[in-house]
Amino acid sequence: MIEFDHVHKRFGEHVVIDDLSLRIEDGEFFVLVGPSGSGKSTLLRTVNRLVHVDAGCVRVDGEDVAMRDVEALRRGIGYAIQSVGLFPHRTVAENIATVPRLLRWSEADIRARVDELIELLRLDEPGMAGRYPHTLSGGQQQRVGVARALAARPRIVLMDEPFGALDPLTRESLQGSLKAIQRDMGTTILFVTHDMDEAFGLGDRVGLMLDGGLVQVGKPLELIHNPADERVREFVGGTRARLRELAVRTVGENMRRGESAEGEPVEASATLQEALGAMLAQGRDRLPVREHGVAVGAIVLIDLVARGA
Ligand SMILES: Nc1ncnc2c1ncn2[C@@H]1O[C@H](COP(=O)(O)OP(=O)(O)OP(=O)(O)O)[C@@H](O)[C@H]1O
Repeated sequence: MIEFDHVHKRFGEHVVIDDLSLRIEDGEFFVLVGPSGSGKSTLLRTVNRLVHVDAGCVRVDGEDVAMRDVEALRRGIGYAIQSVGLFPHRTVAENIATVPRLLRWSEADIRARVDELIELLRLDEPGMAGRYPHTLSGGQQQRVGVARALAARPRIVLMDEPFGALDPLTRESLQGSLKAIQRDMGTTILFVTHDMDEAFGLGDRVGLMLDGGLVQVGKPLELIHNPADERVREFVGGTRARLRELAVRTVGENMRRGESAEGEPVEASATLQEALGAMLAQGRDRLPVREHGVAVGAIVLIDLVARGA
């Protein structure tokens, strides 16, 4: 659990975080979203004490981080940032193994964990473990950065635009991997982005930050349906909010169970946005839905259009 309790931070005269309180539960994927300069990174960095608060308190598992030994605190919290920060003279395997090595894991455990992460993050090109960062693509480097942050199975991971500067396809695939890993491991993730689609796609809850304060905290659909004020409505996307909603809702919860349809099936776990894409690609206004390999119903275009109207 991460708690921000009336946190204040200023740089000189500039108030960057203004009396902010927030509680992030164990196993939650929490996304801080907001425009550049709103204070997201600063807030995230108070958790691993890269930034010291001027007033208030940040607690991890109930303990004030200011009271913790800073090295031990950071070893227990994964941290991934956009610029990646891989060690250039260490191989992929050595980079990933950084924290397990500090924690004095056995060589066999380290090797097994590195192999596991290389597979989980789909870094499994031949010889990947022995390669150096400069021989990797930007997307591969970011995967290694994420693998390194997850290596010692930290219960808490801080991620600051870890998928920035990636092409949309790579980004989407990494988001999917991260969400699956987070669910499997029950990791608590605090993730910073200025991309609303990324925030809504990943977050169990999203906090919209403006000028050093949280304007609204809630589930993605709560921000779409009940924006706290005009600023939230505008940030969530006004008319584009409906499209965002399609990216958050799944086929399974919107299909007509038991009905049938012609065409290539879509998975019940797919988003409505993916279903819409499949309908457009196939030129059909209804498609069969499959779950665990079995046809379970149909998804119908008119239901998507009517939703939220
Ligand atoms: N070390 C520092 N010294 C002085 N000012 C700082 C420092 N770090 C951050 N700031 C200022 O604090 C404000 C908030 O910065 P922060 O990086 O937290 O915003 P952000 O919401 O994460 O933005 P971005 O999305 O651009 O990273 C900015 O005006 C920034 O210039």
